[in-house]
Amino acid sequence: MSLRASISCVAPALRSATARPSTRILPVKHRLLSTTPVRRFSSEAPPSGKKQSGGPSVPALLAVASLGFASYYILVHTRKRQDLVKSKSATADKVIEQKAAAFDPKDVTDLTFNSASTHHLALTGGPGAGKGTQSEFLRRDYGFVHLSAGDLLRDEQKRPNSEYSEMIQNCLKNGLIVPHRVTIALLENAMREAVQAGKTRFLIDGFPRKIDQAIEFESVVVPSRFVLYFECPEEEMLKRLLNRGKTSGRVDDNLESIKKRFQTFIDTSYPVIEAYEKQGKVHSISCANSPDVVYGKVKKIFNELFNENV
Ligand SMILES: Nc1ncnc2c1ncn2[C@@H]1O[C@H](COP(=O)(O)OP(=O)(O)OP(=O)(O)O)[C@@H](O)[C@H]1O
Ligand SMILES: O=c1ccn([C@@H]2O[C@H](COP(=O)(O)O)[C@@H](O)[C@H]2O)c(=O)[nH]1
Repeated sequence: MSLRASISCVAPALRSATARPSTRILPVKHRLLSTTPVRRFSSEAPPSGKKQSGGPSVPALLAVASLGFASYYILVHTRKRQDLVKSKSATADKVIEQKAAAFDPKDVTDLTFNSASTHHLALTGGPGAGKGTQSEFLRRDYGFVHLSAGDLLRDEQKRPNSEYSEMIQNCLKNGLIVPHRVTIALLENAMREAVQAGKTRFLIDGFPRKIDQAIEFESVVVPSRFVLYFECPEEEMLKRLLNRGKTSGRVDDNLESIKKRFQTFIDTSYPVIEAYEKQGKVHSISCANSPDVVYGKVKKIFNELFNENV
């Protein structure tokens, strides 16, 4: 399936997730008000013996009553809808929480890729920890296909006519996580192409970053073999990112975006590492050394894992 085809499969869900709340009731209300004839009512008693002309007529009273009823109905209905939306999202959060607690996709049968022949390793760590740098070494020495979720999103953002361009740009700038279906569709497409070319070892850099991504990817695409977590002090990552920002041209390599990315890492991405830790899949490596020293530690783990001696 092409990128567009694959992405458009997820479009309805995305569109409904990003749709603004309906404002349909507002114009109707205004129409009711503007089409009601203007009448002036007086509290004085009508002159006796004369035909009553200025007092409220039955249709006018009916119009006022129905206006009152309509306003009341709209108020109650809107409140009910708001409550429903709130309770629906609370339920969705609960479901994600429950799934996260039982996050062990052993009984998955319908994967896109065969988990026995496809090895997927996840590379995680804070922004600027050195994931991309180490991935490049691993690609060179172990024949991994290196897929960076951030790079795929940046490519999609720049793709002419991408309907997700603006949304991705906004997420990148603000360090927010792009809705998982978009990122997973991009990863899945890239993996499919590589599998067709006979590749089976995947290094997925900077993903998963949110628990919903992890659940979806593991249960639909392929489970991860293990997760390499690059630990790095925040001040070191900040220094590296600001330095990279001098030449990278990335919209998020600036102080304001970096702060937001750090916060997202703490609030949203670190819990994913904790979830994998419970499964015994995480290998942590300290990154506060030169790239070569860090790679020495990475190689030790990979040589053991793949029984190789690179
Ligand atoms: N061990 C290291 N010591 C010093 N600088 C490093 C080290 N590893 C990477 N760098 C430099 O730090 C910057 C960030 O590295 P890299 O792009 O590999 O990080 P990343 O974790 O992939 O970042 P991001 O998540 O933002 O894409 C780069 O300029 C890179 O050259
Ligand atoms: O799964 C993902 C991965 C990344 N993003 C967004 O991309 C930027 C940059 O990612 P890098 O890995 O640092 O290149 C990240 O801050 C997110 O905004 C994402 O949404 N989902």
